[in-house]
Amino acid sequence: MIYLRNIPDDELFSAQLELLMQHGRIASMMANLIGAIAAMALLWPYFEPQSLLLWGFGLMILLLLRSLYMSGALADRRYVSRPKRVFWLLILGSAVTGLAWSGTYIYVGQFLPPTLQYLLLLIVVMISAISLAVMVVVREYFLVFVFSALWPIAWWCLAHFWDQPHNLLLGILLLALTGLLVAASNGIHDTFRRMLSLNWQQEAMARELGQITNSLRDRNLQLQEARRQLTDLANIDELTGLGNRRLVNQTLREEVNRARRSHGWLSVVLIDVDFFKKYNDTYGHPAGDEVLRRIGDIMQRATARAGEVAARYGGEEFILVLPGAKAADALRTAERLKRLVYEENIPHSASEVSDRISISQGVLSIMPDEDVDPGVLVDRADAALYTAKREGRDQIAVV
Ligand SMILES: Nc1nc2c(ncn2[C@@H]2O[C@H](COP(=O)(O)OP(=O)(O)OP(=O)(O)O)[C@@H](O)[C@H]2O)c(=O)[nH]1
Repeated sequence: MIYLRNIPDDELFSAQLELLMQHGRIASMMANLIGAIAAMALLWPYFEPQSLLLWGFGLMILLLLRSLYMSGALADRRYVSRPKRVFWLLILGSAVTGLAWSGTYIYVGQFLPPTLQYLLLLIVVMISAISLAVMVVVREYFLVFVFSALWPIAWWCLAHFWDQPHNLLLGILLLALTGLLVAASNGIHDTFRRMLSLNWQQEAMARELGQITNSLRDRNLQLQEARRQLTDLANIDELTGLGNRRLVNQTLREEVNRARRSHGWLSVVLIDVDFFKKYNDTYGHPAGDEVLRRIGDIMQRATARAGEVAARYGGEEFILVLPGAKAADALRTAERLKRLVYEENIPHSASEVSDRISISQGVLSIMPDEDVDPGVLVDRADAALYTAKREGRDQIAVV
């Protein structure tokens, strides 16, 4: 049953980290990089090139380390196996980067004319604003950056309000901007969480639908198998394991049609155990069953060719359907069967024709040129069988 569930907290947390690293990695690196290049261009006339290059190099190493760590954590899915550790390391990276920017501003600000100071501050503010879009999926990550980059500058400006005429205003503006960014981050962060949650629900539903489809397919296969087994059972005689009358009728219908189309021969041999009632009376019904089973085995051995069907027609009567067999072929098969039954040597002291179980057979061979009902074929074979019985049993009669 499909039902809506909420994403578990730990899965949501891992999904947030994954999203942050997947999308925030390149964006935040690029924002910081561009900021660093712009800052270096601004500061170039006021500082030694070596010091500036060293600063830029240091910042780049820091960004590279962060990016490499994120790639590694994404590759081995550390955000799932150890999300807390990944979280704290990301926070640390964010704090160090933020502090690098605020430290830079506070240190170099005193050597710059006010206009350039404002430009440098603008760079830091821009990086913070860009970060809002990409980092806020993990709110703490964003907040740590904002508070480590903008707050120290704001408080420094307030603390040094007498140094420059605009420091007081800058400090207040920065505090207000920080507040604004924090407020904006709440809404965006919640949207991200909802989006992740919805995504998770969709995936869960798709998974469940897939499972239901699979189980329906399995059920269907089981039903088909059950239907096949039922059909088999409906066509099989329980006692002997041979086909039953139903199968014979079906086979005869098909074979008559085939023989008509190909102008071929079709033979039917009807077999009856001699004095079987007496056998039952003498040896008991279970022994009679055993005889029928053994004759069933013999019939299976006697019908080795493809398309030939041996079946129990009912009671102690058996039938052979021999497609393509002319009268002579069918007679040969009947004689073989007779010999096999004789060789089986099942004692039958009450038989009037032999000291063992014997069979009478009626053979019918036709080349059908019109649709013949299976019942008619069997009746004609039965007539031949009756002849065999009448003429003394343990023999074969052909029509
Ligand atoms: N043990 C056993 N006997 C069965 C089964 N089906 C039918 N019979 C018996 O087979 C006997 C058939 O007897 P009849 O039709 O009189 O024929 P018969 O005794 O073989 O005599 P002829 O056919 O004239 O040689 C009956 O006694 C049935 O009870 C079966 O599944 N098991």
